[in-house]
Amino acid sequence: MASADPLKRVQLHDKEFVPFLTHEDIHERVKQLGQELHHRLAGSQPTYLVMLKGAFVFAADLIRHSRLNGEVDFVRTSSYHGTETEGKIRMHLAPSPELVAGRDVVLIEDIVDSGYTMQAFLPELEALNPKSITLVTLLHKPESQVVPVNIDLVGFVIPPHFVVGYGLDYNGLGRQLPAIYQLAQDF
Ligand SMILES: O=P(O)(O)OC[C@H]1O[C@H](OP(=O)(O)OP(=O)(O)O)[C@H](O)[C@@H]1O
Ligand SMILES: Nc1nc2[nH]cnc2c(=O)[nH]1
Repeated sequence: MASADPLKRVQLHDKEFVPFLTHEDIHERVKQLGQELHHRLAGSQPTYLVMLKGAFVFAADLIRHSRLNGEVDFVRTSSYHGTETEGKIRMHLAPSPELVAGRDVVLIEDIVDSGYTMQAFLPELEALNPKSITLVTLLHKPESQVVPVNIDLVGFVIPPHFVVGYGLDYNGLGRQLPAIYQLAQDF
């Protein structure tokens, strides 16, 4: 895996980020994930369920590389903050039940970090009776994970540092960056 040019740091709000995964690294891996999805779901017309906002860039590339004739739907959640409410999510945009019931669902996430989002969302998705769920995440931070999550496909296993770019933000900024960057103060 090539590392990004260490000279090209980016500033977002008050924080500086250093290159971590190049656009080429990401492109190559997303292509592989798309091919793997094609192989696993050959003959199916899946529903691609995209977790907003962070997964929208990854999903656009993954869906095209998977070359499956499926439909697309979007979900938006946010987590409650505070120790007593951790693990609960607020549903801002729920999946369309008719696009889940009896369908092969490809759930597309940008990152599994603590695991709380998926731990809370997966039972809600299962309650809509999909035929199957394939959870694909571009990034996974196993060292930060607090609760177990069954992930089917992972793009990159990464260390426990905050990352931005390729859809992921820091306080709203950085989603447009083609590469992925890590918080500089962690180094
Ligand atoms: O495993 P966890 O610790 O729960 O973290 C993962 C979640 O965090 C991010 O969403 P975020 O709440 O930042 O919203 P966004 O996608 O709209 O930026 C990401 O898109 C995941 O959904
Ligand atoms: N942008 C961003 N969002 C996250 N949500 C959970 N972990 C992360 C992370 O490392 N970066």
